Amino acid sequence: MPGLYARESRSVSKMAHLRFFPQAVVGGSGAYLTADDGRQLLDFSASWGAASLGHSHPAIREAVGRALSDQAGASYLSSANEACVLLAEKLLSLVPERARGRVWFGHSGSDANETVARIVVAATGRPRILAFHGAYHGGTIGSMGVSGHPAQQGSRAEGLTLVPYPNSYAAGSPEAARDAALAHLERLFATEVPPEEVAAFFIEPIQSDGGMLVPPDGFFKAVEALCRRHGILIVSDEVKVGLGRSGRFNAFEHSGIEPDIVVFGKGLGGGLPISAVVGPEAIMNHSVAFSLQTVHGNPVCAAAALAVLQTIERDHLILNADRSGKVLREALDRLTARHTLIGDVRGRGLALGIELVTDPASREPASRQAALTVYRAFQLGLVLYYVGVQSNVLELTPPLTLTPAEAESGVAMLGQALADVAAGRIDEALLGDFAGW
Ligand SMILES: Cc1ncc(COP(=O)(O)O)c(/C=N/[C@@H]2CCCCNC2=O)c1O
Repeated sequence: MPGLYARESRSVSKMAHLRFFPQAVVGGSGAYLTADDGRQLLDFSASWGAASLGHSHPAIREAVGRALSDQAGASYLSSANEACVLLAEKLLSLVPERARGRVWFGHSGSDANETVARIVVAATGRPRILAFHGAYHGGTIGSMGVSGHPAQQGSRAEGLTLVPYPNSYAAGSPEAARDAALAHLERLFATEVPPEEVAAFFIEPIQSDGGMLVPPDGFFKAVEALCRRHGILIVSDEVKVGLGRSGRFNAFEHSGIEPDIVVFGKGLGGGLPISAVVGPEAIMNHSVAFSLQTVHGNPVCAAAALAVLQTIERDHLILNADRSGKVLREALDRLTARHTLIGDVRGRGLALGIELVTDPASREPASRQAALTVYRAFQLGLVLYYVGVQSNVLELTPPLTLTPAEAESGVAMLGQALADVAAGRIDEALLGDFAGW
């Protein structure tokens, strides 16, 4: 095992470990990480989507340097600061009219979703929350409480009801998936859950950790109509697939809906910790001192986020996500023709998932093969991880700056990894210390 990784095991807790192979990095630039053994690793994960502009982006370096050269404190709890005001004004301009009220800043998608879960109940007086099976809204008690991912080690909130997310691959068609999921919701409101008791419905416009599930056409439009009919707030969790990654600024735009509350995180800070909740004033100003941590609204992280949004606009990174996403998708479709392990390729823009199955007919999850594939890819110089409620969906969330050439290079390495796994050339003992999810 490389030196730095071994040293880490003698000093750093494993509580945050979600490890798939002995990745240890000492630097990075653009879409590449520098491993501690000197290898250049093409990063198809971008640290689970957080490094939205890749690594060491000059716009972020410059913004952070400037913010630190004349630091306006470290928090917005008891002082306004210019960076947060500018960022809030920018985010308000990027959400639908319904959500264009006020902005709350946090550190992570978790604390943002936890805050939303608390404030919607407090502000509406409704005790229930809806969310999807397989949803990952965070790793804190309150955000896990409104999640539905089976890998999470925490309890669900008392007022939470989970419903099926439409899975077109499993159902055999988008239409079958959509109709079954909508019928379930209608039945739920008619028999178990009084809709007038539901404060909010947490949705992922593409369900990422649950398996990069793309909602069928018309599904969220029908959900929106149902929520409007019963006065249920729609919360779009854009933490992983938002900010241009899907090929639209907000991923919910693909479904043609207008959520009431929009949650940003991960890529918002370009690798620095900042999240945001954007919602109606009546909700967002319901209480003061309701959700706060000391360095929330940190002006340095807010400056980084402003630089991210400006760079996404200036460098047309939404268009790049669409174009490089198409190159990536086409290369993966060519790979599908050569590898029976690949059951499905899905996603939008640079949010893609590759479901691995032991048999295309049965669609049996190939979880072990997924673990071996990402390990082999790492050996070949490509970083990607897997998601899915069965841990069998390779997740591709590369930097929004990914070039077509980098896309092709990564897929070539992935193809080699799949071939090596399919041929039984990878020793399963390698997975010993790497439990993944
Ligand atoms: C749609 C969505 N919403 C909220 C979150 C929580 O964000 P944080 O991990 O920044 O608290 C996440 C985080 N997702 C996990 C983070 C843990 C490692 C597994 N992969 C993820 O992307 C998310 O995907």
